[in-house]
Amino acid sequence: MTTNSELLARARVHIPGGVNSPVRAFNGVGGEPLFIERAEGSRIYDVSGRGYIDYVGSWGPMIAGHAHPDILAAVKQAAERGLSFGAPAPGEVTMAEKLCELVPAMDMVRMVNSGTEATMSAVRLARAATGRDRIIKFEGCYHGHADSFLVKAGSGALTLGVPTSPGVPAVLADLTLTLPFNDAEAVRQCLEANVGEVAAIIVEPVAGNMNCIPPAEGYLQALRRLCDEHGTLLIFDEVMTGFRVALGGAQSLYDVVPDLSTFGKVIGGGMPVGAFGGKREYMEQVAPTGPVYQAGTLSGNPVAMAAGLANLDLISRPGFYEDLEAKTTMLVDGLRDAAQAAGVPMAFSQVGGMFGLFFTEATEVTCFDEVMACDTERFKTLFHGLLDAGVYLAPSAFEAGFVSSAHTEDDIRETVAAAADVLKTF
Ligand SMILES: Cc1ncc(COP(=O)(O)O)c(C=O)c1O
Ligand SMILES: N[C@H](C=O)CCC(=O)O
Repeated sequence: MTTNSELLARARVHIPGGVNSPVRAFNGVGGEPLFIERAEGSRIYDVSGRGYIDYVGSWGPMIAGHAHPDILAAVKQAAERGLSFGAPAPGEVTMAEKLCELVPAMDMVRMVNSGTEATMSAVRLARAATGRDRIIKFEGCYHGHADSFLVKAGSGALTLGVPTSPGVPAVLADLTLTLPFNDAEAVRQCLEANVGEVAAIIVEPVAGNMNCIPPAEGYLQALRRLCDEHGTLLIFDEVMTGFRVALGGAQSLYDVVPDLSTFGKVIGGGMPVGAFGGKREYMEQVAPTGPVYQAGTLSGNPVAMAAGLANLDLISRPGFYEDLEAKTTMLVDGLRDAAQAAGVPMAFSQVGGMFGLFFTEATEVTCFDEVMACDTERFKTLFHGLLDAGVYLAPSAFEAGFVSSAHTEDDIRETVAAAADVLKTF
């Protein structure tokens, strides 16, 4: 049998860092990344066959658990009809209809292959529609790895300590104005200092790439108001929050209508998928109806559409989100009690099936500076203690956690008991 260490050594020869996405490398926590051989329900299994209760869920898509039989059946059926046609196919139409039904802010949608493609394309469209070049994003928010977004970015960029990446041309980075999350006054001042120049504000409505930070009360509404006042488009990047925090995404939960929305993760059911959409007046500017170029060899892939549609069916069932939220609450409450019992100061956050845990004396964490003030050494100890006990958290203090409908109450009790054991040693 090939061991984890052998695989890692081989991987490092031909893959930078041995991984195909940096945050997987365990740089944020130390130690060797686990090579996963299979996954089922709430668990992933490493190459030695050891199982772990998984709170990463492939970074969000596996909201109904791993290897769900309905999704597998849909994928198998679609694959048997052909893997890719490079021509329109019925599944894309059903997907577009379903997304526009679930997200009333979207009249039209374009399928792409990743969240990065979705956000990059949405910004291009916003720039074209407004005739302006600047965008506003928020510190610690991550919108994928397109050049305009790798300025004070979250997720793996933050874990690696390179929130602003080399290779991004300064002239482009200068067009990205970065402000603190949850501070509407900073946005007002910035828009007033750049009148007629800001094409779009792009925001993760719940920040999930610097741990998990919900929007302050009224914050998203204030962004909407400010965008209207300044002729700036509001883009909700719902690649993570879309269908994770509610059916209809964060925009339905907080009742704010963005001009453009981006999706990924859950709408692909584990296959590589993204989407951007919005009002007809904007989306009709996308090629071929309009001049804003956007394309993709595999976009709308029939197997990916089948997986995504099967996932959307599962999450549309009555009671799905109530159950998901109840499980997430059970987990967060259990962890909070364990921290209190151990006398370890911690703060927690939760929105729908997303959660965050912070080692801090503060009662809540609301922005990037406060995240950076948290104790990452303590996170590392908790991470490795849990891993030893068979629980897999994201290998970074800057990522949100995800619960799936496949997690059982026993899984959660086991997780909380394991966390309590680790926290007692602090
Ligand atoms: C909010 C958000 N936007 C965009 C992306 C980019 O998506 P992808 O990794 O599929 O390119 C991610 C995740 O990586 C994300 O969490
Ligand atoms: N935080 C990222 C997505 O939401 C993590 C995925 C990755 O970069 O590999």
